[in-house]
Amino acid sequence: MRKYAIIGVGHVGATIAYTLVCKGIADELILIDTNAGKARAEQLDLQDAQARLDSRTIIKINDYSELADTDILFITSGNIHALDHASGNRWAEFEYTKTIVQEIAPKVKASGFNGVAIDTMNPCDAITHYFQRATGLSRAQVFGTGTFLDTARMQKVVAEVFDCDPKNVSGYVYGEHGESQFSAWSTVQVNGIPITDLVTSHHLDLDALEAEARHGGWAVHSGKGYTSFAIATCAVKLSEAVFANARLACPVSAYSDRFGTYVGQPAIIGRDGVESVTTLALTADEEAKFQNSANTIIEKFHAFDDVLDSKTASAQRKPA
Ligand SMILES: NC(=O)c1ccc[n+]([C@@H]2O[C@H](COP(=O)([O-])OP(=O)(O)OC[C@H]3O[C@@H](n4cnc5c(N)ncnc54)[C@H](O)[C@@H]3O)[C@@H](O)[C@H]2O)c1
Repeated sequence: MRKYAIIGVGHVGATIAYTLVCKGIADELILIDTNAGKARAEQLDLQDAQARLDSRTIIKINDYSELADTDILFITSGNIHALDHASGNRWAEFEYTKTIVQEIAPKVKASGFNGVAIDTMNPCDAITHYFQRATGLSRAQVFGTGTFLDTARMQKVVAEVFDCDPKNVSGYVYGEHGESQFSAWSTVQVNGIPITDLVTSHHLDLDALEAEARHGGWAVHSGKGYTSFAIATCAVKLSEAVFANARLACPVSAYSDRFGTYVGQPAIIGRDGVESVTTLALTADEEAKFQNSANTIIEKFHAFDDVLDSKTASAQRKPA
C-alpha cells in the first residue's frame, strides 16, 4: 500500500494531489488544510475523477492520526500572496511559514509519522531545516525540493539554445532555492558534451542563461500569481524515487555537515530519503559561490531568532 499525505492543499498541494491520483501511484491520500472547505472541495473533485481513471485512490481529509502509517508526506502549506510584491525575495514568506511549522510540526510528531517528508514551503532550505528540527525526524527523512526545480529551469533554458530535450541537459544548480543559487557549469553537459566546451562555438552567455534560470519562478509567478505544475512534478518525482528505492541522483535541499544547514546540492534519493550527498569537484569560483549561498541561508535564518533556541543558535553560528 502506498500512502501519501499533503499538508496544505493550495496551488502546489492540490496539483501534487491531482498528479498522484492521475498517475495512479497513491493507494491512499490524506489532504490536510486549515481551510477545511478547500480540503473538502479538493477531496470531492478528485473523487469525482475516479470513475474515469484506471486506478483508485482512497482520499481522506484533515486527520493527522492518518500520518502514523503514511509513507510520504508533502509539506506544501503557506501563503503565496506574501510573495506578490516580494521582488524575487522568497524570504518574504518566512514570517508566515515559520508559524505554520510551529503549528504543524507538533501534530506531525504526535501522529507517530515515520516516513519521508518532502518540503516545498518557502524559503525552502530554512523551512526544511526548521521542520526537521521541530519534528525530530532524521535529516535523511526530511528534505526539500530545493534546487531540483531550479535545475529543471536551467535544463530548459540550455535546451532551448541547443534545440534539444531538457532531459539531454545534465548537471546541477547548487545552493539556496533563492537568489544566491548558481548554475555549476562545470557539472553541466549537453548531449554528453561539457557545456564549457561549447561556449565559443555556440556564442554562449552563461551568465545570462544562469540569470534566466534563476528568474524562471518569478516569470511564472508574475503571470499567474503562483507556480504549480513544475514544482508538483518535481515533488512527485522525488516521492517516486523514494517508493522505488531508485537511488536517484538529483539536487535537493539536503543537510550539509560541511555548512551546518540545509542547502541545494546533489544527493542520492532512495527508500529512506536522502541516502547521501554527492561531493563533486567544483571549480574554485563555484566553491566560493556554494559557500556564499550556504552563508546566505544561515544568516537570513538567524535574522529570525525566535525560530532558534539559544543552544541551536550558538551551534549554528559556527558553521563547519
Ligand atoms: N520550493 C519551490 O520550488 C516552490 C515552488 C512553488 C511554491 N512553493 C511554496 O510552496 C508553498 C505553497 O504554495 P501555494 O502556491 O500552494 O500556496 P497557497 O497559498 O496557494 O496555499 C497554501 C495552503 O496552505 C494552507 N495552510 C496555511 N496554513 C496551514 C496550516 N497551518 N496547516 C495546513 N494548511 C495550511 C492554506 O489554507 C492554503 O490552502 C509556499 O510556501 C510557496 O512559496 C515553493
